[in-house]
Amino acid sequence: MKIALIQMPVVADKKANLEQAVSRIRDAACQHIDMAVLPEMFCSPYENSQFWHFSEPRGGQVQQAMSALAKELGIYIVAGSLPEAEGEKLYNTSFVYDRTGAEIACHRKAHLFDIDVVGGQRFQESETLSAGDKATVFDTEFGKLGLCICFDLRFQELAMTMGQAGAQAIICPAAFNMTTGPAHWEVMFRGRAVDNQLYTIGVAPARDETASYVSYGNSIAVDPWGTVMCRGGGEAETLVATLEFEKCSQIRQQLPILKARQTKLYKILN
Ligand SMILES: NC(=O)CC(=O)C(=O)O
Repeated sequence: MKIALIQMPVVADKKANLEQAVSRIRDAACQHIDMAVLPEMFCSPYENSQFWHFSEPRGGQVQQAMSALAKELGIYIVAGSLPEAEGEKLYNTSFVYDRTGAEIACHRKAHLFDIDVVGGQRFQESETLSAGDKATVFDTEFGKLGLCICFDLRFQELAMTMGQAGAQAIICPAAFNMTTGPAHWEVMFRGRAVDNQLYTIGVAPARDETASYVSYGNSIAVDPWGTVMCRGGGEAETLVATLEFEKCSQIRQQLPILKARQTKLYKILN
């Protein structure tokens, strides 16, 4: 499965962001990709004060455009994430379209990004966003894939749940920052890949030093052995990785840690 990681700039103009995403996906499609993945909040600045303004309801304009593009190009599109409005509530939601343009999955970020690092990044998604309440996997002709959004991937239990449901790759639109990125980005994607013996794919917005929230960028693909297959820098770029899902079963057979788990042991009995 050939997958394009679209690390694109995100500005305070929804139409411009959508055009940017469409044009970059079109360019990537010339490389005969099967799937394109966009970053977290690819059509909205990553700012609590902007999420309502840039939001849309289920079936909104951005979703329609992504569905139409998937159908036109005959590829899967993981439409990063966008602020999804439902009544009084706002979610950070990722929609997935298949080669016919049908929506085949939708994941609402389940772990809200509420952090306050002394001398570093503070962000409180819960000031505007509500949390999703389910883990998400979906089928492709290549196999099952898991889907989560940024902070979600910090939770090994969620990654393990997707792996146990049959996911051979976890797709993760994300946007780490200049505090958490250098410290945790690569180690997190490699850790989840090694622990669950699957591919992990992280796609982030390009870095904009003038933004109130500065994305780390560094979009990344890691194989089930924990090897970094490709990794971007801060600038806008498209990376392409080829996933060979038989590698998951080969590694699971040769190093059978998933089978060897001793679940009854994993609690302290006092
Ligand atoms: N956007 C995020 O959820 C960022 C995140 O998870 C982080 O640790 O940084």
